[in-house]
Amino acid sequence: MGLHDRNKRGFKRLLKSFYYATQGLGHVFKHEQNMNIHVVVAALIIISAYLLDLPLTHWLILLIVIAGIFALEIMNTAVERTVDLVTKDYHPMAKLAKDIAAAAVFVYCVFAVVIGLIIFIPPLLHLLNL
Ligand SMILES: Nc1ncnc2c1ncn2[C@@H]1O[C@H](COP(=O)(O)OP(=O)(O)OP(=O)(O)O)[C@@H](O)[C@H]1O
Repeated sequence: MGLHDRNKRGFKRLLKSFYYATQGLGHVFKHEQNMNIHVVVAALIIISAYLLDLPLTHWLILLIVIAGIFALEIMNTAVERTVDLVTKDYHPMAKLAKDIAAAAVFVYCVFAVVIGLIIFIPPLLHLLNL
């Protein structure tokens, strides 16, 4: 959005925002390998949830967790690009900023795995008659 557009309101501005957001999303998919891994894992989770006929509440929890991971990975990429914009040199603060942003994704992923195990283990045991 051009600087002169900042004060404009309405549908056109909303559409432009969506357009720029899709550009950002495209960049993340193109340049971040982790994002592609998240997408593959999310697809496997959704297929498994369908095959195991999980209840609606579990579907909703899984979708929220998946959306959270995608959003965090996107924000992590935004932090990386911002740091790279500020400095190309090695700087302890640049390292901290990138490492902390990556830590946010890592912590969320750990909890996502725990949530996944809690949701998937009971129906899998049932399926195996255990
Ligand atoms: N300018 C910098 N100063 C100090 N350390 C940095 C700097 N840039 C990156 N690092 C360190 O290198 C790590 C990897 O940085 P990089 O920018 O390559 O991100 P990445 O996690 O590999 O993401 P991607 O390769 O997907 O962009 C960072 O987590 C950080 O520890």
